[in-house]
Amino acid sequence: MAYDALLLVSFGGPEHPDDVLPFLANVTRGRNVPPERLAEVAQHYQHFGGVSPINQQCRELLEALRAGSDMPVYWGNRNWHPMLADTVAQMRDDGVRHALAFVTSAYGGYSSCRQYLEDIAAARAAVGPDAPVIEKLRHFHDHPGFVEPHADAVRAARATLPAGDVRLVFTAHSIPVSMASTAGPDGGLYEKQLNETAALVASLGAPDLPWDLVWQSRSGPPHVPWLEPDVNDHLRALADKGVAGVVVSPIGFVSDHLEVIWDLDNEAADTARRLGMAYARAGTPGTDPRFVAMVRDLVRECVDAGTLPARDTCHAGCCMSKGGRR
Ligand SMILES: CC1=C(CCC(=O)O)c2cc3nc(cc4[nH]c(cc5[nH]c(cc1n2)c(C)c5CCC(=O)O)c(CCC(=O)O)c4C)C(CCC(=O)O)=C3C
Ligand SMILES: [Fe+2]
Repeated sequence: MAYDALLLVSFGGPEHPDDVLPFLANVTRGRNVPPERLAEVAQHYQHFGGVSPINQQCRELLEALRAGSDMPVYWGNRNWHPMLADTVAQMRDDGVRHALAFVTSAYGGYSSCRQYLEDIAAARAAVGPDAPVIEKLRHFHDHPGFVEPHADAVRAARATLPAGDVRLVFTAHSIPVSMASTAGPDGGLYEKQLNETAALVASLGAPDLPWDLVWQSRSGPPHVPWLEPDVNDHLRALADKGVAGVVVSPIGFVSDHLEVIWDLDNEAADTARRLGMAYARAGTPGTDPRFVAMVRDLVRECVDAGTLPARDTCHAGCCMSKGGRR
């Protein structure tokens, strides 16, 4: 069956102060997130007037994808409107039979891959037997269309720092250690892919700088272990070693959404300021033409073959552990 549509799938975010709590309820339903953490994160959103930038970033990506596409391009989110189930219903009404899905997350793992697959399956189930078939495009962590914009952003951020002992610090969303250990068919895939991306971005963007991969935006109850070190602790350790400046590159993400602008531009920047360290945050791909062209390439590869390349199909049992429940 030929592919007849592209579906952009993202996390979703609130766009009004009244959206914040229901959005957070959707994100954390069935997950083990303490109420104190939720109240804190609600404040992060309210700090920006209850508006996450992520939906607008998706609209811009959607526009860019539509501009060069000969198939219809739809957009649905996991946690906030436009909700996936509504979009999949619209696709069915429009006669779509077999769509490809581009998910705004580059890596393997439960939160970054499997949960999107589950949400697509749930949306299809809600729509019923005539819902289109939807196949998710591959992880793109090592694709030049993702790596090169990150590398250019590292170069640009570094150029704003005074000369001196500078260090490159890559960040990604922390996840429970138990989730990390079951990522991919053999475990550890999330960290493995992030290390690959970090090495690629560093080699293109700042080959002379030492780099580290650390974690941000930890959630969950304090007694459950998550990937460490946290970026703020890492900055303190670097300052102790006499490092004068840092370039922080959030390779875990595709756009400057709320966890980037709050946890990095606000919290980590503040930590660096208090440590007397120069700080520059590198941008994310967003709607960089190379990133948009990458999505087109991934789609074309499947359209030409009439199928998803076999190596790109997720193993039925991989990334199943949701972690964080002990
Ligand atoms: C791996 C990963 C990515 C990267 C892959 C991807 O991009 O999908 C990601 C992205 C994002 N996470 C986001 C927001 C949130 N994540 C939360 C909670 C959690 N994230 C987790 C993991 C990840 N999250 C986990 C293991 C939890 C604990 C609960 C659970 O086990 O599921 C919570 C609840 C409050 C809190 O506890 O922080 C919020 C509000 C937004 C939107 C930002 C905006 O609005 O602009 C984005 C893009
Ligand atoms: Fe998250």
